[in-house]
Amino acid sequence: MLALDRLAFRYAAAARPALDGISLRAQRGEVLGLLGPNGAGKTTLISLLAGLLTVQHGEILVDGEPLALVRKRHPTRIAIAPQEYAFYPMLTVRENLCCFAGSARLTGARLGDRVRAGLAFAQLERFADVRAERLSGGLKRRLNLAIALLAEPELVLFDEPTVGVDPQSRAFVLESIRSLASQGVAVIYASHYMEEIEAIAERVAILDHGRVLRDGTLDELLSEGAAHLAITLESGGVEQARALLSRFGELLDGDAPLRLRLAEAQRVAPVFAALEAAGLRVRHAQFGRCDLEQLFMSLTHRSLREA
Ligand SMILES: Nc1ncnc2c1ncn2[C@@H]1O[C@H](COP(=O)(O)OP(=O)(O)OP(=O)(O)O)[C@@H](O)[C@H]1O
Repeated sequence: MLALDRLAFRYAAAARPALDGISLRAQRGEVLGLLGPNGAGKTTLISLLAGLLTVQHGEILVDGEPLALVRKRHPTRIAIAPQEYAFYPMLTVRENLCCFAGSARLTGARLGDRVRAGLAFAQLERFADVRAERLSGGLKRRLNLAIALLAEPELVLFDEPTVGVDPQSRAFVLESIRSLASQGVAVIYASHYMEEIEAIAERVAILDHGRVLRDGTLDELLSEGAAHLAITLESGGVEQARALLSRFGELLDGDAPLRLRLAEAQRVAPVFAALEAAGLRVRHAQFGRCDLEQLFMSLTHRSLREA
């Protein structure tokens, strides 16, 4: 449905581009997760898709047509649930929904239907007559979500929608977004929480410094790092162990534990045999499929949280 080709963007007076040649695809019925640390370019990308920034280089196509044209013809086909709260604090939940439904050109019975559907979808019925400023962080997020969905968009953009949300509302927001995709909507979900991306995205693009480091299905990305071994030694011998381990794959940064990405088809048993033969005793070892955090670390040598 959505195709981004060689998208680049530089803010005025910025030393380097915020986006630097992004090419990606998003499909209906699928959640595309944009995973990257702060400053990776997620908000810039979402803002370009939402029409809040103007494309400088490259192109964005929706079903083969330029995004600007699609937005002009059908302004409500693409919706955004932004990072910040996007409603009027002094208005009640229902008044906010009616107001935004009106600005999405909904009228009459359809407006009423969509406001009711929004309240139900976000489970906000009980709070319909509460002023938005009095809602908890989680309920405010749900209102953001309900507003974004009023005009039944085909593509919904989420930018860190769970920041400042309690765990229960977080689970609710994630579940709601997944259910949107299963109804056939295309979803783009930007976050620096790899747990969320792993929980809801079918496809993932890992972003850093305005570039896509990897993209693919979640399974493809996770299996990429399948052979990941972390070893803590009993005592000493770290330099000797580093030299030995590097024969079996790529050693990542850090000594405790020593982390090794095994070379393709390299089995793990010979690694332990070699350590034992060298008299190096292992206190703790962890081996298995890596998560997105480990994949990010192996690509950038930084942690998603610290980056
Ligand atoms: N208005 C702006 N003017 C200049 N530079 C900006 C502006 N907004 C963002 N940037 C820079 O562009 C780069 C990408 O920022 P962006 O906000 O898109 O990243 P992000 O992945 O969404 O991170 P965050 O979650 O912190 O918003 C960063 O280097 C940031 O400092």
